[in-house]
Amino acid sequence: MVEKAFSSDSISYLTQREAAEVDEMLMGPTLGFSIDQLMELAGLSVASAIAEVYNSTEFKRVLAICGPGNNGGDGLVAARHLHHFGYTPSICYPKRTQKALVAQLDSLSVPFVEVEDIVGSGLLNDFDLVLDAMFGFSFRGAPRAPFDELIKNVAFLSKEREKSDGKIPVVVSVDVPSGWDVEEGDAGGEGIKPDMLVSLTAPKLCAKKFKGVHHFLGGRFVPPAVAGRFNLCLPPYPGSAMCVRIGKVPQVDISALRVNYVSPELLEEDVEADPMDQFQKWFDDAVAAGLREPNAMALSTCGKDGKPSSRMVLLKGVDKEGFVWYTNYESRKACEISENSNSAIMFYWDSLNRQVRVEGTVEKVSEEESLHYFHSRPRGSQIGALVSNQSSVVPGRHILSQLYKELEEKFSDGSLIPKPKHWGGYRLKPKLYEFWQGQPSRLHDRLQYTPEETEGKKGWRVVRLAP
Ligand SMILES: NC(=O)C1=CN([C@@H]2O[C@H](COP(=O)(O)OP(=O)(O)OC[C@H]3O[C@@H](n4cnc5c(N)ncnc54)[C@H](OP(=O)(O)O)[C@@H]3O)[C@@H](O)[C@H]2O)[C@@H](O)CC1
Ligand SMILES: Cc1cc2nc3c(=O)[nH]c(=O)nc-3n(C[C@H](O)[C@H](O)[C@H](O)COP(=O)(O)O)c2cc1C
Ligand SMILES: Cc1ncc(COP(=O)(O)O)c(C=O)c1O
Ligand SMILES: [K+]
Repeated sequence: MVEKAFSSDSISYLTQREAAEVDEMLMGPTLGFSIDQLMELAGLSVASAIAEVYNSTEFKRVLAICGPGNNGGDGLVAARHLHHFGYTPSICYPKRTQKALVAQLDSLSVPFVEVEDIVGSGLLNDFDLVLDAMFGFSFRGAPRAPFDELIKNVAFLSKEREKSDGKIPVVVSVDVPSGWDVEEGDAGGEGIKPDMLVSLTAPKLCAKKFKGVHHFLGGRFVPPAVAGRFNLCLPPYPGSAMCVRIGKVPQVDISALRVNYVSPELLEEDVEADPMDQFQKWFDDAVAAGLREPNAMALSTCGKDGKPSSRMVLLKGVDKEGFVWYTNYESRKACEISENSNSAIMFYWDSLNRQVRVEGTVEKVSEEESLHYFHSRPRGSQIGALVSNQSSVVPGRHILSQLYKELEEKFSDGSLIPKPKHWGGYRLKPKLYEFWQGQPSRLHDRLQYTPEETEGKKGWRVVRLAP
């Protein structure tokens, strides 16, 4: 079920005093949280929120500037998790109170940099993301050295961003933008203007003045006793997430959405002679990369009217003969295939910057093959296939639900659900393959395979296509 959007107007905000009281209650005798526990979860939330918005390819070089208190501790923990997530963090930690966290980062060879190294252009040129973990809810008055300079330098980044289109590191603040009054916000208007704020436990009053694009909540450890006592109204965390977005989803300029692909080169001498072996290799990579549905592919068909149509289907088998998927033999795609067997399938493996195109002719698989696969499916999906006259018009969802219920009842004894005659598999026999690997500046690698016969021996010719 899709959860109702949480209205950002109903979120509660904490005063500085309440924030400290929440802290005391969490760590008091009844709940007994240790600061290490809370800090670990807070830091993990921050790292998760960053990973949700800023990917580790484009925003690899992270600088965590950590203050002397627990906000700084959150920054150190977040940096450690970011390291494990594939980022390359560096740390600026002028007052090193958290010895264990420092040792853990040392053990991962995460470098510590001096204040002098990052004031000035260092901050601008050497990093993609600056994590502001200098001060949290216990900050008061004017920042003392060396944090005064550090805050000025981070604030400078926001000013630069307003002026230029160039690559300026993004700024992510932990709990409270450092130097801001915890309740009033950026009083003088000259402070840090973070692009992202990760409020912990519950947002502090100053978060109302946050103007950046990404506001997240982290610290998924607030028990009902704390929420009740402080009247906390907070959005639910989805699934097993460590963070949740608060406030509006940012409006994006679609025309400006682009990723600069960075990948290992795909060279003629590195690919398999048989494109099916190459496909298998890339498919294994897609599985290893943890993609959710590496077998999802776009299938394009074109009937005799010459008007192509596309839809996603799931690859359910692949061998020397071709690519197999299952569907309804009376669907639109089936009609088009019956009129014209020339079809194309396409895989896009987002996080690998890879696309595979395959073109060929389509045939039905044997009835035995379809039967065998049909009965391997969950019983619910088998009933689903009986219910759905795929691609026909249905007066309303209730019709499907009603029929499903009836059939569920009918087969509740566990008896065999007969495969409908009109349900089965197709196999695309490839005549052309193209393997595409995204590269910087749109100079991608494209290797195309077409069949060729040399001295009576069947093989494949590989050519490189211009990107
Ligand atoms: N549920 C929770 O509550 C959780 C809270 N968590 C995190 O803890 C954060 C709060 O941590 P915190 O209380 O240690 O305070 P924090 O803001 O890091 O700074 C204190 C240090 O700053 C110093 N300092 C102060 N003013 C200064 C100034 N003007 N100029 C210079 N220095 C100044 C001050 O020095 P002092 O004044 O004491 O000499 C002290 O050393 C909170 O925001 C969240 O991130 C999570 O980890 C877990 C769950
Ligand atoms: C990820 C994904 C996988 C799908 N897999 C299949 C599939 O394997 N078989 C199928 O019949 N429909 C599948 N569908 C539904 C089809 O995209 C499509 O809606 C349906 O087959 C009807 O298409 P048609 O009217 O062009 O025949 C899938 C949809 C998605 C989004
Ligand atoms: C209508 C339909 N049929 C068949 C499939 C194939 O998947 P499976 O056989 O795993 O149920 C899908 C997958 O989304 C589908 O939506
Ligand atoms: K901060």
